[in-house]
Amino acid sequence: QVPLQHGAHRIGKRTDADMNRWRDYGLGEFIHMGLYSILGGDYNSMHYDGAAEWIRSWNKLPHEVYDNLYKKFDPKNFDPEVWARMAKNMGVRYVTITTKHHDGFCLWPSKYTDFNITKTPYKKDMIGPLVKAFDQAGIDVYLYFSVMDWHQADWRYDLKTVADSVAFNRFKTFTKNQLTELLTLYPQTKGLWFDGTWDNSWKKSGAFSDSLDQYLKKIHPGLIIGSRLRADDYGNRHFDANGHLMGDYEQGWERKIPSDYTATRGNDWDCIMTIPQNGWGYSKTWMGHWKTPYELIEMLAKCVSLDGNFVVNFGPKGDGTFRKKELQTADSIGAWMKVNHEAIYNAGYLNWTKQDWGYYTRSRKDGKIYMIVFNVPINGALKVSPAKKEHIKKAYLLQDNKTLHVEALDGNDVFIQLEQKNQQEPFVIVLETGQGGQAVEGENKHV
Ligand SMILES: C[C@@H]1N[C@@H](C(=O)NCc2ccccc2)[C@H](O)[C@@H]1O
Repeated sequence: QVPLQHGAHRIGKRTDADMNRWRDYGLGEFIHMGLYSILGGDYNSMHYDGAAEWIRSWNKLPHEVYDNLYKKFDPKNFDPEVWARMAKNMGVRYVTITTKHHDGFCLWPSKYTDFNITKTPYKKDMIGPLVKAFDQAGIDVYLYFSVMDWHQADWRYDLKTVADSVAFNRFKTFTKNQLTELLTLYPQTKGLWFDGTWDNSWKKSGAFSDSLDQYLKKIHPGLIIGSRLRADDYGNRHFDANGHLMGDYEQGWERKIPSDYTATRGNDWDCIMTIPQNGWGYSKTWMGHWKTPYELIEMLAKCVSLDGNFVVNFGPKGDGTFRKKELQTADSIGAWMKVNHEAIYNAGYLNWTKQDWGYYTRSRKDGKIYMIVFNVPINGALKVSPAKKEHIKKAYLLQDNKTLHVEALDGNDVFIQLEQKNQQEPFVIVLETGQGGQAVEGENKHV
């Protein structure tokens, strides 16, 4: 064990009510809105093929052109109720909204920089109305905040000179002031989603990141902060020099999902995912593959089966509306969730052997076991190998309570026989288990 001042202060999961609520969300939504939403990935009829919210870093776009976009920022068709209703219909239980991305533009009336929404034609605060609308819809709100801030003269990528450190100390104070302002203005906020903390300047600020984390939790008890905020005494991020997670959940799964339970190291975690291959802010032309609702539902099932949450990102247009494809995606996921949410909400990992047909989840409320089926084998027989001493008593379809035939195999293995294979959608089978004797008789008992 390496002695650390600014490593993990807690080993293992947070188990308070706020974190238990976070753990049970299952499905979330991310929203990226900012000046980049105006350009939609294009400039001077050229398309930037990087992530649309990074267009300011494109050498074809002068910084001063980008930084003057605030003069055009006017989401005329923005309606927070519409955003909240869309999220509700999709079945998300938490939403993370960008307050300030790497470009430094603030969607709230910050008194620490003029580079904020009050200086735009739109003038009004967007964060307040969004927090209120989502809160009223019963959706928990988290605020995305980028530490890296390209607009601030005191931002530094690295600390090479004394002058760098003097400037960066001013920047740290600015950062702490803005975060205090956000938690004071929007007390309903359940957590902060930090980004832009991978540069050396921040890696060398482990002590500050530790004190900032503690300060924010002191002024806002219960606040949830992931592992992307802190660095330890040696600049390690997410996991300290002793391999312990620094943060309330692992926040490294950006556009990727753990391969298996071992890869989660038994921590809380969530995966944030773009619908296009990459790109979080609105992009007029989505390059490459556009994930279907089916693919997103499979990712959701996989995340929940590995004790994580799955968060789908949406990038509204500069006028404050969502593109049709995103609305349709939210709708399709919502329709599936309406029927199958029992297998997603308050559910998590089950230590049974993973089978090819899909994913198990187990309810943290009543221990009920769910099979989320994506791949039906040609013979329609779904193999289930329960853990030792667990026996399948009954199997039925969640959507219509139809009991399915269960055939006993060796030990406590069974086949669950599907009649017909005309499922077009992923579906859920509920398993009732018990200890002791096999409830279901094998057809061909071999004596
Ligand atoms: C949530 C996303 N994070 C921002 C980003 O810069 N990601 C690039 C990145 C991804 C993983 C490690 C370091 C940097 C993207 O612009 C989105 O805001």
